[in-house]
Amino acid sequence: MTPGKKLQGLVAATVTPMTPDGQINLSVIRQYVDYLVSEQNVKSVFVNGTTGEGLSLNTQERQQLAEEWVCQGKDKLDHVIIHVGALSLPESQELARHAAAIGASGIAVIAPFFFKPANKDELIAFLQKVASEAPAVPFYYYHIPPLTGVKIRVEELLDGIKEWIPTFQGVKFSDTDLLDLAQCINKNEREQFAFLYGVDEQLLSALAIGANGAVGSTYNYLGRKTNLMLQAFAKSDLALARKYQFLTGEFLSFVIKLGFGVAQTKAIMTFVSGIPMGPPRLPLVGASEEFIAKAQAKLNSIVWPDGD
Ligand SMILES: CC(=O)N[C@@H]([C@@H](O)[C@H](O)[C@H](O)CO)[C@@H](O)CC(=O)C(=O)O
Repeated sequence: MTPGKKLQGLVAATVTPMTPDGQINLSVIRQYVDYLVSEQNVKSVFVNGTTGEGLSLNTQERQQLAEEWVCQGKDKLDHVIIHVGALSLPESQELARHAAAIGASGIAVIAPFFFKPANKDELIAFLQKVASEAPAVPFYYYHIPPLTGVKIRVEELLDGIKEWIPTFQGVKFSDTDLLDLAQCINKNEREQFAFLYGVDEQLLSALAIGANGAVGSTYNYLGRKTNLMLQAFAKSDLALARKYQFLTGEFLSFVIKLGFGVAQTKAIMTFVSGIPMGPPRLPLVGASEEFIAKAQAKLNSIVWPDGD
């Protein structure tokens, strides 16, 4: 791992491998790390987030996963970011202390979403209490209003945030409100925050307004293709970048119509990588055989600009 290196480029929001009977399966994480690096050219991970079913795991499971990712990623990955958000503040603080102790590259926190913060001050108070438990670890706010229902604008949240959270480094922005993202980027140029976009099907639009990279589920299996999009964008070859975005969009729009979420991501990742990711945990239920067959056929039918 590379301490001090800015978080940018693609970050895979990892799934949590599980055994057929629903226990976390740490034994495949080494293979998972190797697969991301060698097959997808993805060298950063976001662990225990939405895709990782972090909020469906208990504290011990979250800590074991964090440890395994940090251990296996130590000499191979650039960043291992651990999501430590929870509904309970002490639980989130415990996870933050643990992430610091094991040497995670960063921590991220989602807004509590049962009793919700009513305004910016309440949200910052919660985030601050977690961040202060890991005073030497870069801190990221994880904004995902479609799932949390917490719609406090990030532009507002960032105003003066360093006074409260000196370790604040950036935002994982999983929302379609690109005006909010644009204002965040525009107003925080001096701060050098990282803005990582989390709606994979719209990443190119976020890059155009200055996002530094992305955290998402599809970079587990479309990381190599999306990296080619990032390269085309960096070379100002917008026509090529669009082709990649349109094709990932074509796949996602196809699977979204069939019903797409974490369970389906686990199934896709299993057939693409060959690593058994197992079932999701209830209340999520596994992808159907029909979904798997259709998704596999669709993915195989796509002709990418690099000829694959
Ligand atoms: C709602 C949701 O799960 N969003 C995903 C996206 O990567 C999403 O799967 C993708 O854009 C396809 O819609 C990520 O933003 C979630 C994420 O990064 C995480 O697992 O923490």
